[in-house]
Amino acid sequence: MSSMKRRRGLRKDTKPSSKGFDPSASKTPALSVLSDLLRRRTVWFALIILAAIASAVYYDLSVFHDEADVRRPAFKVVDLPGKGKGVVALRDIKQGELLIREEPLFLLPTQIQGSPTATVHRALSKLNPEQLSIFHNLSYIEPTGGFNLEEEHAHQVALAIFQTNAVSAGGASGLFPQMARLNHGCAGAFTAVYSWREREGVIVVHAIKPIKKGEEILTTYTNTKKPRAERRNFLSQQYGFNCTCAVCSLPDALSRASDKRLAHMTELLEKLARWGHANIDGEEAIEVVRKIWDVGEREGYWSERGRLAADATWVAAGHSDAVATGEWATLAARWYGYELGVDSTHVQEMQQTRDRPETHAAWATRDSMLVGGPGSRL
Ligand SMILES: C[S@@+](CC[C@H](N)C(=O)[O-])C[C@H]1O[C@@H](n2cnc3c(N)ncnc32)[C@H](O)[C@@H]1O
Repeated sequence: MSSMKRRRGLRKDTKPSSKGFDPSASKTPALSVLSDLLRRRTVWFALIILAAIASAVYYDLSVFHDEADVRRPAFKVVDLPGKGKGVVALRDIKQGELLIREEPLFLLPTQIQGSPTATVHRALSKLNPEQLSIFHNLSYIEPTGGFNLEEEHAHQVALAIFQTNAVSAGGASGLFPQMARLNHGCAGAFTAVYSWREREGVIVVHAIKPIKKGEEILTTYTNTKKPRAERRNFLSQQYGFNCTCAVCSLPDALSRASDKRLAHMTELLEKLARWGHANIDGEEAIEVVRKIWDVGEREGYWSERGRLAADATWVAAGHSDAVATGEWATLAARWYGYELGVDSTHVQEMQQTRDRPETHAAWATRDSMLVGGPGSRL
């Protein structure tokens, strides 16, 4: 109590007088030393240097901050109305960012010989209790027609879990519990793509578009270049849900326009394949690639651009157009980097072609021709 009184008294004493505030009158010895220093040019010079160092350190820290951002968890698994669980971004995610890298709980051959329930049961018998609990926590849809009353129910549920969640992993099907929580989106609605790395024995999932904090991260379960009705039918039969993603929820007229663009992309891809049989020439093939890119842009369909640019690289190399080969390979490396990872073999191959176009496997397999590069637009 008494010390509070003392502080109040002190504040009163240092208040400016009603005659006006004289800064020098209230200056402490330390402040007067400082004001003397500020009058010297060398001190100003030192201050400018210090400010430059501080801004460099700030810049450096902001770079670290970006890296630290990438190290912060990118997503969490949450309950989503009507979808069971799903994956939501905890922060802004950059295009090309690695979201998941995981080994399978187990792999099974794509074509199972004998009883599928017994095969899944055998695979489960090799898991430890923690892995088993992870497996049994995954969602499943009951097969159409329900479970078979003659087989053990638990075994059928295990098979249903596998069928609902497994994805293709090279020549096999694998169960990857983290990525299994990703829900589906069609065409322009999915933002993440998974790819199997045979040599490493892992699946990697990359963000193919920038994803905003709070947004649900979606992958795709099917070839979403099919029309809405066909996509919905497939998803309902195989995965037991009625797709209401941003593309499937478009009003009818816009949905028809989207279906048209997707069908056009498929036609153009078929046309591009005709270059392989020499039914179209290099220049035309490159024009087709540009058109596919443009339609994809209008549809928001950014997946497979690495492969598309790699196809154009193949055409340009076939016709010995070194400049175009290098440019398409650069573009392919960039988009493969987003979709498959900058450390993927696809990126490495395209970087090698970019640096030495004549090493490409298709080099000079066709007549020489200037086919043209991607230009600044792509
Ligand atoms: C691989 S799991 C995805 C994660 C799952 N939602 C969960 O709770 O674990 C596939 C199942 O998720 C649900 N699902 C996936 N995408 C969906 C979507 N767009 N709308 C509604 N349900 C969806 C379906 O039940 C589907 O069978």
